[in-house]
Amino acid sequence: MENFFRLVDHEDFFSRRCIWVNGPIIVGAGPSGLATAACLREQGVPFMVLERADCIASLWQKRTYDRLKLHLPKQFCQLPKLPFPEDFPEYPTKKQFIEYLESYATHFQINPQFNECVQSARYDETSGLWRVKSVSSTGATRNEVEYICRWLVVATGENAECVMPDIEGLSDFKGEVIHACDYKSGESFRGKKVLVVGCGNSGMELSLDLCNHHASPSMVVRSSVHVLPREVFGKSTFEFAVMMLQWLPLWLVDKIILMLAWFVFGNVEKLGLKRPSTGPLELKNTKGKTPVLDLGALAKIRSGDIKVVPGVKRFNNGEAELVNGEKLDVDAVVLATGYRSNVPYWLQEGEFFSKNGFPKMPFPHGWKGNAGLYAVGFTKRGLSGASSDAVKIAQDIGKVWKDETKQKKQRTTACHRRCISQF
Ligand SMILES: Cc1cc2nc3c(=O)[nH]c(=O)nc-3n(C[C@H](O)[C@H](O)[C@H](O)COP(=O)(O)OP(=O)(O)OC[C@H]3O[C@@H](n4cnc5c(N)ncnc54)[C@H](O)[C@@H]3O)c2cc1C
Ligand SMILES: NC(=O)C1=CN([C@@H]2O[C@H](COP(=O)(O)OP(=O)(O)OC[C@H]3O[C@@H](n4cnc5c(N)ncnc54)[C@H](OP(=O)(O)O)[C@@H]3O)[C@@H](O)[C@H]2O)C=CC1
Ligand SMILES: O=C(O)C(=O)Cc1c[nH]c2ccccc12
Repeated sequence: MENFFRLVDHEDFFSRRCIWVNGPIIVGAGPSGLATAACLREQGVPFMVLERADCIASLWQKRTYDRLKLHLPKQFCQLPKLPFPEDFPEYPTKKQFIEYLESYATHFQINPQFNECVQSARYDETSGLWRVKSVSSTGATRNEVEYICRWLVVATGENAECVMPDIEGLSDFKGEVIHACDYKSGESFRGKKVLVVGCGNSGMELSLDLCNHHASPSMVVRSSVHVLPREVFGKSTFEFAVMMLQWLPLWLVDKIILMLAWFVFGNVEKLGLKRPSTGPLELKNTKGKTPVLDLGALAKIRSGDIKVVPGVKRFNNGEAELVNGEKLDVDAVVLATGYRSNVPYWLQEGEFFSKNGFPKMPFPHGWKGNAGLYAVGFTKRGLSGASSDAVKIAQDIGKVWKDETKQKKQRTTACHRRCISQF
């Protein structure tokens, strides 16, 4: 009797949790997932989007600070098939960008399954299908679901998890310690001495925001950083670089950009901002390290409002001991230490993705793997790279989908004719 119940329970369990998805599964409803979904919609291919958060673009909605704006001009940040509204400024605010993404999802009728965190995905050779396990959580209930599909689109992003540095004594630090993804505004740090660890775009902008809210930031520069003016002679530096790249090799464009930066800023190494030996665009392309586009932090560094300090050796209660032996009194720590991909935690595959969670092949080749596997938004080229991937993926799947639909229709028509002719 006991065994009988177990058996029934078991069967019931499986029949409830296995779901066949007609068309691709897209993991992640950020800009990359939405762009792919929109392009698939245009191709007439059905899809399902699984998102661990309870909203679209959760990075933008939940894990970014208030003063954030897109830092590339708008034409490099819009997604395929639907441009930004005409009245958007050159650098849309975070609020405007989110509004755009919401209207994008509505326009293309993209309705992700929210609160679905994908735990594992593997290709089943026998059936030639992907098995995607996810935990859906609403309130206190957690359900395991297994989706089965033919195509899997990885759209979980380059910024899926926060990088938390392993610095001695940090866990015992007596003050507040937050990652940049939980920083909203400098309001709550007024009058405090804040150590900002990291000098990428986040570290620079949070330091500036802290200054603007009358806190005293010290920013850790442990190695080197490229700081570029966002604009030169009233034109976006990025746009200028893109234009030059049509005619000139990357190394030369890098040299020109650095000359312009020198012309605008002078020698920033004097301020403690050592430049990497590799040029800014080459470093972005090869290592994914984004140059800082300055929005005012440099002026604050020059005026001494933001202090630049070398690496942290250890924390002792309320004190940070630096690698040069200097000791800093610190009230709070903001870890602007970056992000990483989470693909290695859930995707059971080792041919297309490398151990660091990025496709092995660099842009423009890293969008298509084997057996119906795709990656969108891992190009180290921000939103424009994601858009370019999305278009290619949808065309690739769309072609197979249309061919097969045509064949199916032909078979049905042929069968229909045979049936009729038999009468
Ligand atoms: C602060 C900040 C500012 C930026 N500004 C710019 C900019 O101005 N211009 C630019 O081009 N780029 C910018 N970027 C780069 C950024 O990568 C892109 O803007 C964009 O968000 C990338 O979109 P995505 O969809 O690939 O990744 P994300 O926006 O990170 O979306 C991925 C989604 O996948 C979900 N997810 C992750 N793991 C799972 C899982 N296991 N199961 C289910 N769902 C999952 C996440 O919850 C998330 O919603 C910025 C990044 C940051 C951090
Ligand atoms: N639209 C916008 O305005 C903004 C865009 N962004 C984008 O978001 C992405 C992430 O940027 P960001 O969050 O700045 O991350 P980044 O990866 O660009 O920078 C991380 C920084 O943290 C430093 N770091 C890491 N670990 C340690 C440690 N243990 N001790 C000291 N320093 C450490 C790194 O130094 P090292 O180089 O030595 O490793 C680096 O300076 C980028 O693509 C960026 O362009 C971010 C903010 C604003
Ligand atoms: O802000 C980001 O994370 C981006 O990836 C945007 C971006 C893509 N390519 C660049 C080159 C220089 C500066 C920013 C970017």
